[in-house]
Amino acid sequence: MKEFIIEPLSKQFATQVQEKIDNKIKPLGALGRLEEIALQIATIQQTLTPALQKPYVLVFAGDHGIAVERVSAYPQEVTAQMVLSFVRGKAAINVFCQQHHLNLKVIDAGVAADFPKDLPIVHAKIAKGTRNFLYEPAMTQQEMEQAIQTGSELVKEIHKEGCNVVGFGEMGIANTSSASAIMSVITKQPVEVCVGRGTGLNDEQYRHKIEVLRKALLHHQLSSNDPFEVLRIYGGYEIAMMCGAMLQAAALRMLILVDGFISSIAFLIAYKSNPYIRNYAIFCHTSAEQGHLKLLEYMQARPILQLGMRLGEGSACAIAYPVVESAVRFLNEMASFEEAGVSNRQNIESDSCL
Ligand SMILES: Cc1cc2ncn([C@H]3O[C@H](COP(=O)(O)O)[C@@H](O)[C@H]3O)c2cc1C
Ligand SMILES: O=C(O)c1cccnc1
Repeated sequence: MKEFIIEPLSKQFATQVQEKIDNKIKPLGALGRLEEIALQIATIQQTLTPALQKPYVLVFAGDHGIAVERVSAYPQEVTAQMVLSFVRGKAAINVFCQQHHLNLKVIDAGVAADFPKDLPIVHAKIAKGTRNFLYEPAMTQQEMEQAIQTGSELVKEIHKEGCNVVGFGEMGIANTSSASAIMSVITKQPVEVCVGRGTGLNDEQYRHKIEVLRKALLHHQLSSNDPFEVLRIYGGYEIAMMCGAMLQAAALRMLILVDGFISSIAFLIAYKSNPYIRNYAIFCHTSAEQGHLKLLEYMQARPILQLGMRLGEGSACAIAYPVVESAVRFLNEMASFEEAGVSNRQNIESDSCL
C-alpha cells in the first residue's frame, strides 16, 4: 500500500500570517471566515503572499454493483451518459468551471461502459463497475491499491503543470449508498442517520435503500479500525481514486477543495489514514443529502456555503472558488494600517472601566 507523507503546518509561520492579517485596514477579525481561509492557504504555501495557480476540478466517475438493488432513483447508464455530457461541456460542473476559469478533468475510474479511446477524458478504468457489496466486497485489495495509485499519479501530473489548488468531484449512480455504508462503519453511527435520498428517492424507495444498506452492513460485520478495508468492502473505484488523489495533493502541499457527501467520504478515509490532511482541506458546502452535516461535524469541518445543493460533480468546489480567491486577494492587495495612514488604535477606555 502506498505511503503518503503529509507534513503538519507550522504554528510559528501561522503567527506571522495572522499578524499580517491583523494589520490590514479593517476592524480586528472583520473578514471572518475569509481570514481563516487566508491564514490556512498562506500557511500551507509558507509565504505571506500566497497565490492560487492553475486551479483544477477533477471529476472521478465510476459505477457501483449495488445499483442493481434499486437504491438510486436513476439507472446505471446515467453515469456514462453524464461523462459524455461533461465532455460536451453541458453539465452543471462545466458551466461553473467556465464561469470561474477553472480547469476540468474527467476521469473514468470504473464506468460500466466502453468509451471511445479518443474521448478527451482520463482513461483509467479499474473495472466496469464494482461488485455488489450486498453479497461480496466491492473490490479486491489490488483494485483498490491501483485506484489509489492512479489518483496519486494524476495529482502529480497536474502539480507538474503548476497547479496548487484542486477540487474533487464525482459521478456514479448509487454512490450515495456506498458513501452511507462507509460513513456508518467509520463514524459508528446508525445507518439511518447516514442515508439520504440521493438523486431523489420517494419514501418507499428510501426505506428500501436503508434496508439494503442495513443488510449489507450485517453481512460484512466490519469494524472501523482500518479505513482502507472499509473502502475496499463498500467503496467505489471513483471514491478510492479520489482518496488517493487527495492524499497526494496534501503530500504536495496543495490546497484541497472538498465537494459534497461523496467527496467528503473519500476525504474521511484519507483523514482516518492520515489526520494531517485536515490542514490542507477546505470544505466547500453542506450538501442537502442527509448524513453530510453529521459527517462534517464528525470531522469538525465548517463549510463555506449552504445552498441546499445535492448534486456532486465538484459543483460546490467551483461555486465556492471565488470566495477562496477573495481570501487570497485581501491578504495580498489590502493595505496595512501603516501603508494607508489609518489609525490602528482601538477606543478602549480602560481607566473608566476599572
Ligand atoms: C442526471 C444526473 C446527474 C448527476 N450529477 C451528479 N449526480 C449525483 O448523483 C449520484 C448519486 O446519487 P444516487 O446514489 O442516488 O444515485 C452520483 O452520480 C452523483 O454524482 C447526478 C445524478 C443524475 C441522475
Ligand atoms: O452531496 C453530494 O455529493 C451528493 C448528493 C446527492 C447526490 N449526489 C451527490
